[in-house]
Amino acid sequence: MSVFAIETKGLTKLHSKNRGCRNITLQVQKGSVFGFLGPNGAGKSTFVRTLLSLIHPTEGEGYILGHSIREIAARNRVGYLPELFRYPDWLTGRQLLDLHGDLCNLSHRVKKKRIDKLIDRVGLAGRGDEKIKGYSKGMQQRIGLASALLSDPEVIFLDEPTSALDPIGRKEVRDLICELRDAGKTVFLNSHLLSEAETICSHIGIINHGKLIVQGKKQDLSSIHSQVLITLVGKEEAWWKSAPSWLTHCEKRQREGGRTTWVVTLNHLDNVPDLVSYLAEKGLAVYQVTPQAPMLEDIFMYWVNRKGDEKV
Ligand SMILES: Nc1ncnc2c1ncn2[C@@H]1O[C@H](COP(=O)(O)OP(=O)(O)OP(=O)(O)O)[C@@H](O)[C@H]1O
Repeated sequence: MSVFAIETKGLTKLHSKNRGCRNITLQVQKGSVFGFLGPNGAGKSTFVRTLLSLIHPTEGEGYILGHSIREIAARNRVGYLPELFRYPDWLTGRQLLDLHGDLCNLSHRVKKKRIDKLIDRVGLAGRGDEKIKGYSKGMQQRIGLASALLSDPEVIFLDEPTSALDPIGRKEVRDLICELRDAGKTVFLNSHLLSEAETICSHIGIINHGKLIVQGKKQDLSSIHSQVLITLVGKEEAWWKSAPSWLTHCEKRQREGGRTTWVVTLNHLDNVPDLVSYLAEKGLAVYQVTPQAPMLEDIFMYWVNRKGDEKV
């Protein structure tokens, strides 16, 4: 039996002009929260829709809970919240869930119990009997989330699940994802909101221009490079341009009272003395050098700006 909830081998879906996702080989462990991150248009939704057989692969294979995505069995224990959700707005929230419950073959008793619980859980208590027509965008996304969870799926695909939600709603969805994880479910989260993925994802895959650039445990991706925060005073014009290859990335953070703070990515923390000597040679006064654990945003920028298809 497969240890992976999701596995793909060279999965490719090309739309016109060769846009989409190509040659994606990844594994998602059961019980993990996998953040699939990438800029707009990177191919995240295309990948998920291909996995769910909403569109057909151009090439390659995919498996959900050990079943090929070409078989219906692959979709038996799956929940999905699409990015562009749109529900029949003449139904009430409860009627929509009722309909989905029937499509999932739930018994009347189980359906009623789950619907009551989910309406409450997604923050729609007291609004379930109103027509979707009168729901705000955020409320529609909430009812979509309830619908994705109705069949009590093992694997849940959430495509930008908080795009229409306010900060409170975002926190509620984060908590819900953690609950699902604690209940042993696998969550595949498509997102370009890195703060969302930062706190909840155990594993990360980064996609750009349709290609998977890197995948792995979040902490492994964090330790692949070493970042330091440096504060400098002096003539700074493009000081990094002639830096040796151990300096891989550099970004200005803030300027205050004649001092500028930069985030510098080094090959290794052993390069800190080299960095200080180099800055001194350039006539820059170093006021602070602080090694720091990179935020997900730094990891993301590092991989998206880097060339090659490495894996950790
Ligand atoms: N049905 C389609 N026909 C033609 N091109 C498409 C189609 N769907 C997506 N694309 C193109 O494929 C690329 C990937 O789109 P996709 O929606 O998968 O990206 P995404 O990473 O989910 O983006 P976002 O974060 O903006 O939602 C884009 O260039 C997009 O224009």
